[in-house]
Amino acid sequence: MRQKLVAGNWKMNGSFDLLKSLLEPVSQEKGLSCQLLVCPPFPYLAAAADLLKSSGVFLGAQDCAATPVGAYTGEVAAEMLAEMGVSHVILGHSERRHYQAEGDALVLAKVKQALAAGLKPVVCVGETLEEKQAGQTAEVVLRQVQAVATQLSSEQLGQLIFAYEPVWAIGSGLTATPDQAQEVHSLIRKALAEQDQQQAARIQLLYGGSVKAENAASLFAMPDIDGGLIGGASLNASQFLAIGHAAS
Ligand SMILES: O=C(CO)COP(=O)(O)O
Repeated sequence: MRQKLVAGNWKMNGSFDLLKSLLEPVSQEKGLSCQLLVCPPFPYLAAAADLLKSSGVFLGAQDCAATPVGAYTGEVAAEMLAEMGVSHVILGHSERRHYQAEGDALVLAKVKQALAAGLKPVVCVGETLEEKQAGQTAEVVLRQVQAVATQLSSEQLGQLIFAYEPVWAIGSGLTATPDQAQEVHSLIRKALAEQDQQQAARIQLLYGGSVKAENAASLFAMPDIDGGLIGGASLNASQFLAIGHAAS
């Protein structure tokens, strides 16, 4: 049985004030049966690790380097994140694929670094509006999934989490309907099962894109949707926790 996971991707938002006002109630919440994960920007990770200490809430980063430690100015190695108490790392988010021109090969290299450091990669996949309108959703999503999955051992595969985030639904207020999202999640799980049935049954598949307290329960009720990767609504403690309750 897969546990539900509600993950907050703060993107490039936050401050020490927000960190405190958000993580105090989140770390004290005792009534949730789902896993919680918060992914603030790099500068706040150390303080977040301190605030979340012994709370059971996981801490994630939003990216890591594709290479181990060394002469890579401005990069942050997966090993450094692990040493700070980070357990998860978001990789291949569509904003990085778009603004930083990250392609499948780079995402794979980062996934390998994350795995080597003992981090759980949250690999984001999803089609743009143009691709959706051209009927290419399945092709694009499965290409992005398989570019990573097929290059890993079965044991490594079992460490992954995938997040299906249709690009047209991110920050737009447009959410995929539960049926639309389930259809893509089911395609992803079937593709993973062709590679390794046991691991595919265990891998958490998150949905992301304008998830709010109001639409979360109907999305999370679908058989292959194991929680959400939340952007805007994760910046508000009561909304984030309400989404956690919808998953519990
Ligand atoms: O990109 C997202 C999470 O990674 C989704 O963002 P929103 O929830 O703001 O649409």
